[in-house]
Amino acid sequence: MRRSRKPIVIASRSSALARVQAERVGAALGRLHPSLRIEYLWIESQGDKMVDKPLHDVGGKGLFTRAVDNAVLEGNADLSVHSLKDLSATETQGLTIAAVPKRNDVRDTLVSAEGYASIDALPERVAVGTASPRRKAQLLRKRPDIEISILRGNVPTRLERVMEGRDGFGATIMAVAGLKRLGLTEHLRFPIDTDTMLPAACQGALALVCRSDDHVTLTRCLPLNHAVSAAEVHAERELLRHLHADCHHPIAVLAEQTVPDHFRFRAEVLSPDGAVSLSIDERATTKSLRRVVQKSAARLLERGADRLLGRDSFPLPNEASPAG
Ligand SMILES: NCc1[nH]cc(CCC(=O)O)c1CC(=O)O
Repeated sequence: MRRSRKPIVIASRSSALARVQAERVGAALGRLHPSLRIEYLWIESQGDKMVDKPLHDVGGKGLFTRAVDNAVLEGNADLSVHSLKDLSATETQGLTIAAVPKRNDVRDTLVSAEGYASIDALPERVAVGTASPRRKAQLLRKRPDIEISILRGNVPTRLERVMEGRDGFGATIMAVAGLKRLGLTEHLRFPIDTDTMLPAACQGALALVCRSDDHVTLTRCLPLNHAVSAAEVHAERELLRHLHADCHHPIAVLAEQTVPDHFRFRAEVLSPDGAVSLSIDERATTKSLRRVVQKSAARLLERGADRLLGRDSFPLPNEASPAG
Protein backbone atom coordinates (compact mmCIF):
# COMPACT_ATOMS: atom_id res chain seq x y z
CA MET A 1 0.00 0.00 0.00
CA ARG A 2 1.17 3.49 -0.78
CA ARG A 3 0.15 4.90 2.55
CA SER A 4 2.58 2.76 4.54
CA ARG A 5 5.47 4.19 2.52
CA LYS A 6 4.65 7.73 3.56
CA PRO A 7 7.11 8.57 6.33
CA ILE A 8 5.99 9.41 9.81
CA VAL A 9 7.29 12.90 10.62
CA ILE A 10 8.04 13.69 14.26
CA ALA A 11 8.28 17.36 15.25
CA SER A 12 10.24 18.36 18.31
CA ARG A 13 12.12 21.22 19.86
CA SER A 14 15.79 21.09 18.97
CA SER A 15 17.25 21.15 22.48
CA ALA A 16 19.50 18.21 23.38
CA LEU A 17 16.90 16.72 25.73
CA ALA A 18 14.03 17.15 23.28
CA ARG A 19 16.10 15.48 20.53
CA VAL A 20 16.91 12.45 22.64
CA GLN A 21 13.27 12.08 23.62
CA ALA A 22 11.99 12.39 20.06
CA GLU A 23 14.60 9.95 18.75
CA ARG A 24 13.70 7.37 21.40
CA VAL A 25 10.06 7.60 20.43
CA GLY A 26 11.02 7.46 16.74
CA ALA A 27 13.11 4.35 17.33
CA ALA A 28 10.26 2.68 19.22
CA LEU A 29 7.80 3.52 16.44
CA GLY A 30 10.30 2.18 13.90
CA ARG A 31 10.48 -1.15 15.77
CA LEU A 32 6.69 -1.35 15.85
CA HIS A 33 6.30 -0.42 12.19
CA PRO A 34 9.42 -1.64 10.35
CA SER A 35 8.05 -0.58 6.96
CA LEU A 36 7.69 3.05 8.05
CA ARG A 37 10.36 5.62 7.46
CA ILE A 38 10.79 7.96 10.44
CA GLU A 39 11.71 11.59 9.80
CA TYR A 40 12.28 14.46 12.19
CA LEU A 41 11.42 18.12 12.02
CA TRP A 42 13.56 20.04 14.52
CA ILE A 43 12.15 23.36 15.62
CA GLU A 44 14.08 25.95 17.56
CA SER A 45 11.53 27.53 19.90
CA GLN A 46 11.39 31.15 20.97
CA GLY A 47 11.70 29.97 24.56
CA ASP A 48 15.00 28.22 23.86
CA LYS A 49 16.43 31.45 22.47
CA MET A 50 15.58 33.61 25.47
CA VAL A 51 17.25 32.09 28.45
CA ASP A 52 17.91 35.04 30.72
CA LYS A 53 14.44 36.10 31.77
CA PRO A 54 11.76 34.49 33.89
CA LEU A 55 9.42 32.50 31.68
CA HIS A 56 6.39 34.66 32.33
CA ASP A 57 8.38 37.69 31.10
CA VAL A 58 9.18 36.08 27.77
CA GLY A 59 5.63 34.96 27.12
CA GLY A 60 5.01 31.81 29.11
CA LYS A 61 5.75 28.22 28.37
CA GLY A 62 3.56 28.23 25.28
CA LEU A 63 6.70 29.62 23.69
CA PHE A 64 8.32 26.22 23.93
CA THR A 65 5.49 24.26 22.47
CA ARG A 66 3.51 26.53 20.16
CA ALA A 67 5.74 26.26 17.09
CA VAL A 68 5.90 22.48 17.50
CA ASP A 69 2.12 22.25 17.94
CA ASN A 70 1.62 24.34 14.82
CA ALA A 71 3.81 22.02 12.75
CA VAL A 72 1.47 19.15 13.65
CA LEU A 73 -1.73 21.18 13.25
CA GLU A 74 -0.63 22.39 9.82
CA GLY A 75 0.29 18.86 8.71
CA ASN A 76 4.05 19.48 8.40
CA ALA A 77 4.47 16.73 10.97
CA ASP A 78 2.32 13.82 12.11
CA LEU A 79 3.40 13.73 15.69
CA SER A 80 5.25 15.73 18.30
CA VAL A 81 7.10 14.53 21.37
CA HIS A 82 7.18 16.68 24.51
CA SER A 83 8.15 16.48 28.13
CA LEU A 84 4.63 16.27 29.49
CA LYS A 85 5.65 18.58 32.31
CA ASP A 86 6.12 21.36 29.75
CA LEU A 87 2.65 21.01 28.20
CA SER A 88 -0.31 23.05 29.32
CA ALA A 89 -2.83 20.94 31.27
CA THR A 90 -5.48 21.94 28.76
CA GLU A 91 -5.00 20.41 25.35
CA THR A 92 -4.58 22.63 22.31
CA GLN A 93 -7.70 22.65 20.11
CA GLY A 94 -7.31 20.06 17.38
CA LEU A 95 -4.52 18.13 19.12
CA THR A 96 -4.62 15.21 21.51
CA ILE A 97 -2.21 13.12 23.55
CA ALA A 98 -1.93 9.91 21.55
CA ALA A 99 0.23 8.06 24.08
CA VAL A 100 2.13 8.45 27.33
CA PRO A 101 5.07 6.00 27.44
CA LYS A 102 6.18 4.43 30.71
CA ARG A 103 7.22 7.24 33.01
CA ASN A 104 10.85 7.70 34.02
CA ASP A 105 12.08 8.62 37.53
CA VAL A 106 9.82 11.37 38.89
CA ARG A 107 12.29 12.86 41.37
CA ASP A 108 14.35 16.00 41.42
CA THR A 109 18.04 15.87 42.18
CA LEU A 110 20.47 18.24 43.82
CA VAL A 111 23.40 19.18 41.60
CA SER A 112 26.45 21.11 42.78
CA ALA A 113 30.17 21.30 42.11
CA GLU A 114 30.82 20.79 45.82
CA GLY A 115 28.75 17.61 45.96
CA TYR A 116 26.26 18.73 48.60
CA ALA A 117 24.31 15.60 49.47
CA SER A 118 21.01 17.12 50.56
CA ILE A 119 19.10 20.36 50.96
CA ASP A 120 19.96 20.29 54.66
CA ALA A 121 23.65 20.02 53.81
CA LEU A 122 23.71 23.21 51.74
CA PRO A 123 25.80 25.96 53.34
CA GLU A 124 24.05 28.93 54.82
CA ARG A 125 22.88 31.52 52.27
CA VAL A 126 24.12 29.47 49.33
CA ALA A 127 22.98 30.73 45.90
CA VAL A 128 20.74 28.17 44.23
CA GLY A 129 19.89 28.70 40.58
CA THR A 130 16.45 27.69 39.34
CA ALA A 131 13.71 29.15 37.19
CA SER A 132 11.02 26.96 38.70
CA PRO A 133 8.63 28.71 41.10
CA ARG A 134 7.88 25.30 42.63
CA ARG A 135 11.51 24.44 43.37
CA LYS A 136 12.11 27.95 44.66
CA ALA A 137 9.16 27.83 47.08
CA GLN A 138 9.98 24.28 48.24
CA LEU A 139 13.62 25.18 48.86
CA LEU A 140 12.74 28.37 50.74
CA ARG A 141 10.19 26.50 52.80
CA LYS A 142 12.95 24.22 54.12
CA ARG A 143 15.77 26.73 54.01
CA PRO A 144 14.60 30.36 54.14
CA ASP A 145 18.25 31.50 54.18
CA ILE A 146 18.92 30.24 50.64
CA GLU A 147 19.35 32.88 47.92
CA ILE A 148 17.43 31.89 44.82
CA SER A 149 18.51 33.32 41.50
CA ILE A 150 17.16 32.66 38.06
CA LEU A 151 18.90 29.92 36.12
CA ARG A 152 17.32 29.11 32.79
CA GLY A 153 18.50 27.48 29.63
CA ASN A 154 18.56 23.89 28.55
CA VAL A 155 19.86 21.13 30.78
CA PRO A 156 23.53 20.96 29.58
CA THR A 157 23.89 24.77 29.78
CA ARG A 158 22.47 24.91 33.29
CA LEU A 159 24.72 22.06 34.40
CA GLU A 160 27.79 23.73 32.96
CA ARG A 161 27.07 27.05 34.66
CA VAL A 162 26.69 25.37 38.02
CA MET A 163 29.53 22.84 37.75
CA GLU A 164 31.99 25.49 36.59
CA GLY A 165 30.94 27.76 39.42
CA ARG A 166 30.17 30.50 36.94
CA ASP A 167 27.90 33.36 38.01
CA GLY A 168 28.15 32.31 41.65
CA PHE A 169 25.66 29.44 41.57
CA GLY A 170 26.39 27.07 44.44
CA ALA A 171 23.81 24.46 43.41
CA THR A 172 20.78 23.77 41.30
CA ILE A 173 17.89 21.33 41.26
CA MET A 174 17.12 19.29 38.16
CA ALA A 175 14.77 16.52 37.15
CA VAL A 176 16.39 13.09 37.40
CA ALA A 177 14.59 12.04 34.20
CA GLY A 178 16.21 14.70 32.04
CA LEU A 179 19.73 13.88 33.25
CA LYS A 180 19.13 10.16 32.75
CA ARG A 181 17.84 10.62 29.23
CA LEU A 182 20.88 12.71 28.37
CA GLY A 183 23.18 10.07 29.86
CA LEU A 184 24.48 12.60 32.43
CA THR A 185 24.23 10.04 35.19
CA GLU A 186 27.36 11.24 37.00
CA HIS A 187 25.18 14.12 38.24
CA LEU A 188 22.60 11.82 39.79
CA ARG A 189 24.32 11.15 43.06
CA PHE A 190 21.89 13.07 45.26
CA PRO A 191 18.28 12.50 44.27
CA ILE A 192 15.74 14.13 46.56
CA ASP A 193 13.02 11.84 47.86
CA THR A 194 9.46 12.85 47.03
CA ASP A 195 8.61 13.48 50.70
CA THR A 196 11.27 16.18 50.77
CA MET A 197 10.52 17.62 47.34
CA LEU A 198 7.31 16.62 45.62
CA PRO A 199 7.84 16.88 41.85
CA ALA A 200 6.02 18.94 39.24
CA ALA A 201 2.94 17.50 37.60
CA CYS A 202 3.96 14.93 34.99
CA GLN A 203 7.66 15.14 35.75
CA GLY A 204 9.51 12.30 34.08
CA ALA A 205 6.74 11.60 31.57
CA LEU A 206 6.64 12.14 27.81
CA ALA A 207 3.65 12.87 25.63
CA LEU A 208 3.13 11.87 22.02
CA VAL A 209 0.81 14.47 20.53
CA CYS A 210 -1.02 14.24 17.23
CA ARG A 211 -4.06 15.73 15.49
CA SER A 212 -7.26 14.55 17.19
CA ASP A 213 -8.68 13.36 13.86
CA ASP A 214 -5.53 11.57 12.65
CA HIS A 215 -6.60 8.01 13.32
CA VAL A 216 -3.67 6.53 11.44
CA THR A 217 -1.15 8.17 13.78
CA LEU A 218 -3.32 7.58 16.85
CA THR A 219 -3.41 3.87 16.06
CA ARG A 220 0.31 3.69 15.35
CA CYS A 221 1.16 5.34 18.69
CA LEU A 222 -1.24 3.37 20.82
CA PRO A 223 1.17 0.47 21.60
CA LEU A 224 3.58 3.00 23.14
CA ASN A 225 1.01 4.03 25.74
CA HIS A 226 1.66 2.82 29.29
CA ALA A 227 -1.70 2.57 31.01
CA VAL A 228 -0.47 3.17 34.57
CA SER A 229 1.72 6.14 33.63
CA ALA A 230 -1.15 7.58 31.62
CA ALA A 231 -3.52 7.24 34.58
CA GLU A 232 -1.00 8.95 36.86
CA VAL A 233 -0.31 11.91 34.62
CA HIS A 234 -3.96 12.38 33.74
CA ALA A 235 -4.76 12.67 37.45
CA GLU A 236 -1.94 15.19 37.92
CA ARG A 237 -3.08 17.27 34.94
CA GLU A 238 -6.61 17.18 36.21
CA LEU A 239 -5.56 18.72 39.50
CA LEU A 240 -3.84 21.53 37.61
CA ARG A 241 -7.00 22.16 35.60
CA HIS A 242 -9.15 22.27 38.73
CA LEU A 243 -6.76 24.84 40.20
CA HIS A 244 -6.38 26.73 36.89
CA ALA A 245 -2.66 26.28 37.31
CA ASP A 246 0.42 25.27 35.36
CA CYS A 247 4.17 25.01 35.98
CA HIS A 248 4.44 28.78 36.48
CA HIS A 249 2.79 28.23 39.81
CA PRO A 250 4.43 26.85 42.93
CA ILE A 251 2.48 23.59 42.75
CA ALA A 252 3.67 20.02 43.08
CA VAL A 253 1.53 16.96 42.42
CA LEU A 254 2.24 13.27 42.20
CA ALA A 255 -0.07 10.34 41.55
CA GLU A 256 1.70 7.00 41.88
CA GLN A 257 0.44 3.51 41.61
CA THR A 258 1.47 1.69 44.78
CA VAL A 259 0.10 -1.77 44.01
CA PRO A 260 -2.07 -2.66 41.03
CA ASP A 261 -5.27 -0.64 41.12
CA HIS A 262 -4.19 1.51 44.08
CA PHE A 263 -2.77 4.99 43.97
CA ARG A 264 -1.23 7.47 46.35
CA PHE A 265 -2.11 11.03 45.39
CA ARG A 266 -0.15 13.91 46.87
CA ALA A 267 -0.19 17.60 46.10
CA GLU A 268 1.35 20.74 47.52
CA VAL A 269 0.50 24.38 46.85
CA LEU A 270 2.93 26.95 48.19
CA SER A 271 3.23 30.68 48.48
CA PRO A 272 6.00 31.94 46.15
CA ASP A 273 8.31 32.59 49.13
CA GLY A 274 7.64 29.17 50.65
CA ALA A 275 6.31 30.69 53.87
CA VAL A 276 2.97 28.96 53.51
CA SER A 277 2.18 25.54 52.12
CA LEU A 278 -0.94 23.43 51.79
CA SER A 279 -0.62 19.74 51.18
CA ILE A 280 -2.78 16.74 50.71
CA ASP A 281 -1.91 13.05 50.79
CA GLU A 282 -4.68 10.68 49.69
CA ARG A 283 -5.21 7.10 48.61
CA ALA A 284 -7.37 6.08 45.68
CA THR A 285 -8.28 3.12 43.53
CA THR A 286 -8.29 3.30 39.75
CA LYS A 287 -12.00 3.85 39.96
CA SER A 288 -11.97 6.52 42.65
CA LEU A 289 -8.89 8.42 41.44
CA ARG A 290 -10.82 11.00 39.47
CA ARG A 291 -13.11 11.76 42.40
CA VAL A 292 -10.17 11.91 44.82
CA VAL A 293 -8.44 14.44 42.57
CA GLN A 294 -11.57 16.55 42.42
CA LYS A 295 -12.06 16.43 46.20
CA SER A 296 -8.40 17.23 46.78
CA ALA A 297 -8.67 20.30 44.56
CA ALA A 298 -11.80 21.42 46.37
CA ARG A 299 -10.10 20.99 49.73
CA LEU A 300 -7.01 22.93 48.60
CA LEU A 301 -9.23 25.75 47.35
CA GLU A 302 -11.21 25.79 50.60
CA ARG A 303 -7.96 26.10 52.51
CA GLY A 304 -6.86 29.11 50.47
CA ALA A 305 -4.99 27.73 47.44
CA ASP A 306 -6.40 30.52 45.27
CA ARG A 307 -4.90 33.14 47.54
CA LEU A 308 -1.55 31.35 47.60
CA LEU A 309 -1.62 31.38 43.82
CA GLY A 310 -2.05 35.14 43.96
CA ARG A 311 -5.59 35.32 42.68
CA ASP A 312 -6.87 37.35 45.56
CA SER A 313 -5.44 40.21 47.56
CA PHE A 314 -7.04 39.17 50.84
CA PRO A 315 -4.67 38.38 53.68
CA LEU A 316 -4.18 34.72 54.36
CA PRO A 317 -6.27 33.21 57.11
CA ASN A 318 -4.32 32.01 60.14
CA GLU A 319 -5.10 28.36 59.59
CA ALA A 320 -3.24 28.52 56.28
CA SER A 321 0.13 29.36 57.80
CA PRO A 322 3.08 27.01 58.02
CA ALA A 323 1.43 23.88 59.40
CA GLY A 324 0.36 22.19 56.20
N1 LIG B 1 11.48 22.50 32.70
C1 LIG B 1 12.33 21.90 31.75
C2 LIG B 1 12.24 20.42 31.75
N2 LIG B 1 11.18 19.80 31.21
C3 LIG B 1 11.35 18.46 31.39
C4 LIG B 1 12.54 18.25 32.05
C5 LIG B 1 13.13 16.97 32.46
C6 LIG B 1 12.43 15.73 32.10
C7 LIG B 1 11.07 15.58 32.74
O1 LIG B 1 10.81 16.02 33.86
O2 LIG B 1 10.25 14.94 32.08
C8 LIG B 1 13.12 19.50 32.26
C9 LIG B 1 14.42 19.76 32.91
C10 LIG B 1 14.37 19.88 34.42
O3 LIG B 1 13.33 20.22 34.99
O4 LIG B 1 15.42 19.68 35.03
